[in-house]
Amino acid sequence: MDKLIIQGGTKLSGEVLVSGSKNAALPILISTVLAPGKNEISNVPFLRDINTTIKVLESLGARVEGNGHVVKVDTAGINSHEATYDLVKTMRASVLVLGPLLARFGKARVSLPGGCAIGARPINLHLKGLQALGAEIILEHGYVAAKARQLKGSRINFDVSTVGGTEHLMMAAATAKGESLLENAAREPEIIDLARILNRMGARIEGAGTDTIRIQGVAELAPVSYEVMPDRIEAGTFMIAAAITGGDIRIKGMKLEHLDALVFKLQDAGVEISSRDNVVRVKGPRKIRSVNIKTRPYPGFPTDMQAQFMALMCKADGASVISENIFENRFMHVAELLRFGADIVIEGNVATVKGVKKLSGAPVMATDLRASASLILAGLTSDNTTEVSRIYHLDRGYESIEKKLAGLGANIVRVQE
Ligand SMILES: CC(=O)N[C@H]1[C@@H](OP(=O)(O)OP(=O)(O)OC[C@H]2O[C@@H](n3ccc(=O)[nH]c3=O)[C@H](O)[C@@H]2O)O[C@H](CO)[C@@H](O)[C@@H]1O
Ligand SMILES: C=C(OP(=O)(O)O)C(=O)O
Repeated sequence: MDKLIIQGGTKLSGEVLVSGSKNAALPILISTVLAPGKNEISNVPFLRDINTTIKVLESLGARVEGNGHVVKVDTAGINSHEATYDLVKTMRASVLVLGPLLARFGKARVSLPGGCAIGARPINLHLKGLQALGAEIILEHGYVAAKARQLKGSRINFDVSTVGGTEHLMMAAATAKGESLLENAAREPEIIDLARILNRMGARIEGAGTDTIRIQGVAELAPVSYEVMPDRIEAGTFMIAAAITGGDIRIKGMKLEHLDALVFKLQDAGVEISSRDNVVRVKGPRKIRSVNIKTRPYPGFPTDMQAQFMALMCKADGASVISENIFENRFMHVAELLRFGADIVIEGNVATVKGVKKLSGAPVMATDLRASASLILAGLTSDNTTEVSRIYHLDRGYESIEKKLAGLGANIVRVQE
């Protein structure tokens, strides 16, 4: 197993390029199931989760050719309607194949994803939505078996804002008969990206990015070429890397408008952010001011940036209150941040972080994807050496993060344990 060794203390400088979005690429690759034939998806990040998605598609009978960041998926020959536990357990987004398989073949059998480190993460709203579209759903032996001769448009009102649920239902409704209305839909930019590729395939989806999405079902979708949007969470992580090291970096290929909530909070903390010709410059302050955050569905502060922001607040002047409102168990980085000498107290879903003058490098263990990023950030600003183990979590969602950080001057290497 690999681990990362970080010698902290370098102010980051220089330029870094953001990769394609993991959270957009996963449903986009899965959406090709709906469009039989040769699809070409570009700006796909090199990640373990992408490999898992490719394996899921291949296991269904699709032919996938990866050429750098361009992935060609020929879905004409799909002949299996089942995604097994082995594949779904390693990446919960693979459960999104259920709707497209059902829509195209009238049947599907997909493993339930189960709980994961950051929370229980049920898919009840996905299933309720599919039932509203006319699917018959049975849960058996840890699998969801679904069938429907023809999905029918329906009005679906989500109890809570769900990104995966909205994406799943948007795909399933694209070829349902008649009109569907998704109310209290999630508004994340990745949902707009998915709607865009579906529309390019011939779907008729309006309102993605708002809380009401209207879908006029069409008879069939056709294969396309499509470029995935940039990864806003990777970009946000680099912004915090600049801030926490008091560095001055330029980030290329990101969309600053996807990160408004983070940008406002970073500016409150004293970070200077400017944008010119699609390059975002981020300059860390000499003294970081403490800021409170509450995670919320988009356009609120993203839960996927909470751990990284907490690392920043560990070095702030004053106390910061961080409320996690999306996932019930997304404070696992706290125990590890304490090992750097951070001062954090958790009460329920609220963490109070009192900034300390310095963090001190330590051996730490990554517990989930964004937690791993927060430990790297803490390591970059700590005295001495930090060793981050279990970085396979990191490889799920950050493309070559140690190389990109080293390119900004960080002293970070990957070694085999
Ligand atoms: C691959 C991908 O895009 N992952 C993102 C997606 O995850 P994901 O789509 O799994 O997250 P959701 O938006 O669905 O979850 C939001 C909340 O709704 C709850 N819920 C969800 C579905 C459901 O059927 N029932 C239910 O109760 C969840 O437990 C959670 O409390 O959005 C999350 C929230 O922005 C991000 O952290 C993840 O990075
Ligand atoms: C939690 C995340 O991903 P996933 O939904 O794939 O677990 C994430 O991207 O931070």
